[in-house]
Amino acid sequence: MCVLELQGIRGGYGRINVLDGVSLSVGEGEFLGVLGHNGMGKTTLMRAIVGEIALTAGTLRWRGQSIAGLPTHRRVALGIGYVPQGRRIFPLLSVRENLLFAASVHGRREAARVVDEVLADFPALPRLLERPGGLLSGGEQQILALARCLCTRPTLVLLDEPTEGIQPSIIEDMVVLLRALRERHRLSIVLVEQNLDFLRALSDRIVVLEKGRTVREARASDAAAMAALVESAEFAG
Ligand SMILES: Nc1ncnc2c1ncn2[C@@H]1O[C@H](COP(=O)(O)OP(=O)(O)OP(=O)(O)O)[C@@H](O)[C@H]1O
Repeated sequence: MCVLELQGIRGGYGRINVLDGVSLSVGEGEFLGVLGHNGMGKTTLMRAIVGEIALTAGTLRWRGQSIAGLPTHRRVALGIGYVPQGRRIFPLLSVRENLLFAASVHGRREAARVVDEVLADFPALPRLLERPGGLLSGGEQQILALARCLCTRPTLVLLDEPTEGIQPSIIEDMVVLLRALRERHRLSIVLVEQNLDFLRALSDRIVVLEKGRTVREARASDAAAMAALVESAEFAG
């Protein structure tokens, strides 16, 4: 069963069209990787799914129902979580306050309990709870952004280039963390990235986005198709 299904979506910024008929689906519990170089529309695709930009054509369905007309907060309430590129941490709020802000979607009483539950999955965070978000390292901010997203209790997580600006050893930790979170919470995940090794380490399936269209696709279980996709991606890069 598909949790998310996009068909022929188009959209962009004013007269600038970026998404040029993107179609893709995400299965229950699936980890979908979206590979694309700079400017191919990866962030725009994420923003269209969460409702930060409006579609000009196509359909967007969540568990079979159209969500194209819903505002972002309603999509979050349905279970769509978003970790944006650049992380968007509130720099002057403490780590705890960043988490409480997201968890407040469950009401003020519940928020503290949800934050405690989420922290159990992130051993790096408890010692940082009172530190302003802006003083964390890039890697710590990325972990915080992921934890903050989980505070809304999503069943689908959209991750936009989490490895950007992060050192290799932390990227390896991120692979381990994402695998564990996926397993523990039975998450569906869409990861958009330029880092092919990171995508391959995590994804059940990879689609390639070029100029606002999905142009190729391969399953991790199909070694020949994946090798062809990698070769074409490396050639293009
Ligand atoms: N707010 C905006 N207004 C106008 N054009 C924009 C805006 N944001 C992005 N664009 C343009 O849309 C196109 C796709 O951008 P997008 O950020 O979706 O690409 P991307 O694949 O995420 O790239 P990157 O890997 O560099 O983040 C680019 O040409 C970009 O310049």
